[in-house]
Amino acid sequence: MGIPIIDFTGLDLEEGKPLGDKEQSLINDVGSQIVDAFRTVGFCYLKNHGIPSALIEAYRKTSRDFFEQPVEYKQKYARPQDTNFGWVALERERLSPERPGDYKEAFNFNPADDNKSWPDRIPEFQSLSHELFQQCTKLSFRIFDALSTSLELKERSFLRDCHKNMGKKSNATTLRSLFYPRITPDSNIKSGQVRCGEHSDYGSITLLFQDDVGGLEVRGLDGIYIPANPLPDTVLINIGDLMQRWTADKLIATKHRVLIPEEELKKCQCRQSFAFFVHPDDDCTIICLDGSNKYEPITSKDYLDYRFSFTY
Ligand SMILES: O=C(O)CCC(=O)C(=O)O
Ligand SMILES: [Fe+2]
Repeated sequence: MGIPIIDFTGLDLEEGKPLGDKEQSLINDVGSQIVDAFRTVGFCYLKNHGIPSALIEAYRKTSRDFFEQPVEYKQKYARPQDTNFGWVALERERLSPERPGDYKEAFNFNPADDNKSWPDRIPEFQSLSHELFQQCTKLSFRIFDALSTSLELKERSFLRDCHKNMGKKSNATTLRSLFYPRITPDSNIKSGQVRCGEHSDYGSITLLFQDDVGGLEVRGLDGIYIPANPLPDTVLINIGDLMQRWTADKLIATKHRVLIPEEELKKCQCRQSFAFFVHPDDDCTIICLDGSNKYEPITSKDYLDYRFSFTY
């Protein structure tokens, strides 16, 4: 089964406003398409998602200007362990414990941690990061409204309300710009090393914006990885482990990865993507939504701390 493309046109329903019949049937329909995707392949593409492509392109270009700076410069903006702001060096993370460090760099951003200095050579980085964070927050809320509806939660705003502090100190949601350098003979790729090791995401949902280089693969139910090819003007969405736990395994946090390309032509291209990792508010208690108590209640913060302890 491939990854479905879901049209999000018309799904910008005002918070708290009672829905007319037409709106209700639209949100039911789109919500059930999303839930079907998350029960099976675990990923879907959203088109007509409303985030301006000019913003996405500007953020991509600006991030790239940063990543192309010398290592000594980027080092000045390295992310301290206890914040969600700054540069993550090549091979610093290993998303699959069986592999060497990922051949990637990243820059993390959470508006609540914006009290550090920004790279002075990259003038628009700060304002574009804020703007994209805000746009992704808005889209996430719209996705949550459709999900809450389709999962038949008490209120349409149920999931939205659990994420009300996105962008504030008490919520771990992060915008992350990823950069996968070109591979040359000097890269000294280690045995088993990849751009991004097999993993599932940690939080509730992830929005992923790819460039046109490709390379992302998603594990199907049969265990075979299939390409999640870049489609223009779409955003890929998937769920993380916390949402799988919350839904008592009704929705699946699918494993995915980015290998080193085999063709020489692809190897010499760098790749960029950005991920918006959405987490519930720190103090939100994750109790199985179906009342099954399949998993013990845990706060969002405790769950994330536990998951992160394996990555670094
Ligand atoms: O770069 C990509 O396409 C995927 C990145 C990813 O899955 C992650 O960072 O969690
Ligand atoms: Fe991921």
